[in-house]
Order: sequence, then C-alpha cells, then structure tokens
Amino acid sequence: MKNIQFDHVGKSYGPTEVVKGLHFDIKEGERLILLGPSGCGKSTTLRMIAGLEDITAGNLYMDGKRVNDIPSGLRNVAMVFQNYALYPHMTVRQNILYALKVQKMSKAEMDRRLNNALEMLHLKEYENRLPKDLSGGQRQRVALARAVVKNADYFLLDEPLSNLDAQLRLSARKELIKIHEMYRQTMVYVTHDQVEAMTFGDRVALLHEGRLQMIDTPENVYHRPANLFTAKFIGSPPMNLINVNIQDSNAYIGGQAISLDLMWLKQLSKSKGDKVILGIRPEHLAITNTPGDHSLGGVVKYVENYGPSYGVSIDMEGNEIVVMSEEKQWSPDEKVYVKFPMKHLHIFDEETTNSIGYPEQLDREEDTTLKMNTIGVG
Ligand SMILES: Nc1ncnc2c1ncn2[C@@H]1O[C@H](COP(=O)(O)OP(=O)(O)OP(=O)(O)O)[C@@H](O)[C@H]1O
Repeated sequence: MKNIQFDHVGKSYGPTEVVKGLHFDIKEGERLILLGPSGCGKSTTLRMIAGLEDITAGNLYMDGKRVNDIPSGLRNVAMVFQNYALYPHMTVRQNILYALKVQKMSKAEMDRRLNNALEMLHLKEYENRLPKDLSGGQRQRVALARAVVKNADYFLLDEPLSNLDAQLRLSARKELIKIHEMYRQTMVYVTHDQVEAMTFGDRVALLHEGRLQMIDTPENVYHRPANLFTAKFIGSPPMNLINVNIQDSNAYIGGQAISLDLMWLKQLSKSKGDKVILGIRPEHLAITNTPGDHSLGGVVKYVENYGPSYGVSIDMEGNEIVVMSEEKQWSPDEKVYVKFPMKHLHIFDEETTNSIGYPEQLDREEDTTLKMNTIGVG
C-alpha cells in the first residue's frame, strides 16, 4: 500500500515546535491537500514526507515502513517546488531527463517517458529551449514533466501553481488532475488557496500553527467544520460567528432572541451550559424589510459587490453579520430583518472552540442526540 501514516509526527527547530503531533493517514492513490495560512507548517510537513527535513518527534510510515531515517533518494518520491528549481543551463529535454539519467535507465525507456511527458504537457515544441526562454507557465509544466517521468509512487507538490495567473492556474490544475488520473500516485499537494483545495482535493487536511484542525472531504470541511478555525478559514466571505446565550430554547443575541425549537438545542442548553457560538454562512441568511419567525433586526452598514451577488454587512446588536443577497436594493443605515433558517445553524463550544452541532442532523428528526465532530482535532 503506497499510503503515508503520520504517527504523532512533530518537527522542532531548536526550542521552537513548528509541527505538532500530526496523527493521520494519507490513502494510497488519493489527492490530499495540505491547506492552511502562511507559516502553519505545510511545507515542513511535505518536506518531512520527501525526506528533506528531519523528523524530530513521532514516526512516519510510507508503504508500511518506518521512514524516519530513510534518505530522500530511497523513498520513491517526486517533488515539484513552487520556484520550479529547473537547472538554468540545461534545455527542457535535459532538465526532464536528468533524474532518469541518475537512475541509469535504458535509453529506450527514457525516450518513451520523455515523449509521453512532452506530449501530455504540451512541451514538444520547447524541447530544446533553456528555462530563461520560457514563460512562467511553461517552466511550471517542465517542472511537472520532470516529476511525472520519474513514475514515483508519491507525488509531492509545494504550491506548484502559485506563480501562475488565474487562467493558467485553472488549466494547469486540469492538467494535473489528468496526470493524476492516469498514474494515480499518492499525491500530497500544499496550498494556502482554499479554492484550489476545494476543487482539487479528494480530502483536505487543514493546519493551523502546526496542528491538524480537520481532515475530511472538501464537502465536509465546508458543511461540517470541526471547529471555529475551520469554519472561519473555509468560505468567502467567511461563516458568520456570533456569541449567543442560550436560555430555555431561545438564543439571545444582545437583547433579541430567536426561538430554537429543536430538540437537540434544548438538550444542548441543559447539558452544555448556556454560552455558545452560533455559526451560519452568509449565503444561508436572507434579508427582508419585515419582521418574521426566526428573524432578528439590524441596520445595514455597507454593501459589497461580489459579482453575481452582493454582500450586505449588517450591524446586529454590535455583531457584524454578512448576508449574501441577489438584490442591490439595500442601503446604509436602513433597518432590516435577517432570517436565520434553523437547518443551517452550526453551534460551537465557546471554550474548546469545537463544533458541538451542525445542520445535517436536523433532517433526521428521530435522531435527537447531538452529532459530534470528532475528526482530527488536537
Ligand atoms: N530552518 C528553519 N528554522 C527555523 N524555523 C523555521 C525553519 N524553516 C521553517 N521555519 C518556521 O516553521 C514554520 C512553518 O514553516 P512552513 O514553511 O512549513 O510554513 P508554510 O505553512 O509552508 O508557510 P507558507 O505558506 O508561507 O510557505 C514557520 O513559522 C517558519 O518560520
């Protein structure tokens, strides 16, 4: 099994621990995205898999074998770096063949792999050029070709598309998906771009300050965030998060209350004390001019144009709430009402910041127990 297992893996530089207790598996053949803000430890984690960085705590297994002390060259990995790392004095062809020559492969096999890669990545006509005579996108494709020809079991990519403009990034991403579907290597892909992560990953592992926050499918990371960090990081504009007091079956936001006539929230108020954070995505809220059930009043602060819709920023009892609206009609200082649909509410524990309830269980009325998010926290 060409899988990768992190067993409480950590990395310290002197006294500074930059990766902390990573404990999860990457499955054979999957596209796993390491996502997180700058400095969270993504590259360090990838470099530990590649064997370019010592592991200072825990064990790392690849294909069932502990690799902590196995040098990079024996791990059967191909890596693509953000800055491409092409040899400037070598042509495209020489750059691509370099790794294979080191492996002492037969000429016929080298030519076969080279031609496949040149064709697949549309590089045939640039074969004899030096890197300085290529565009950023073309250089990036050469870096990919150089990794592809190695036919490695593990394909490790560190922000490989970040130097490309938006359009090129889109086509390069499609290319990468094609390559991956053809070879199905175990792929680990570092990015800080959530759109890239959501569109490209089979699963996403979100890191923050060296710790795993959640590892799951893009869909679950978006719809069932395991904690406040995940809820805030994924989604643009981000999820609204509001401190509320729960009393009986009402959630109080300042002086206003919405009735939470749901069995699981009643249970929550009994078992969890009364202070929680309520989360709801901007696209799940609706604005009206008139009060109604599950609606709270607020005042429009400003409206931002997001292209297909408008982000309306509303002051609600000192909380700033963003609501996506198809209409531009809302103007600053206008009094409005915001409807909170019960089926889209998330509840987070104020103290631990972990999710203690998310919307899906509302569809199953017979299930009155709280669904807990237990994945990958800590
Ligand atoms: N050689 C080093 N010595 C000391 N600290 C280091 C060293 N290399 C990295 N770090 C620190 O480790 C932390 C994690 O770095 P890393 O490059 O893994 O983050 P990242 O998530 O990939 O960030 P980015 O998206 O900005 O590349 C950072 O705080 C960084 O400053």
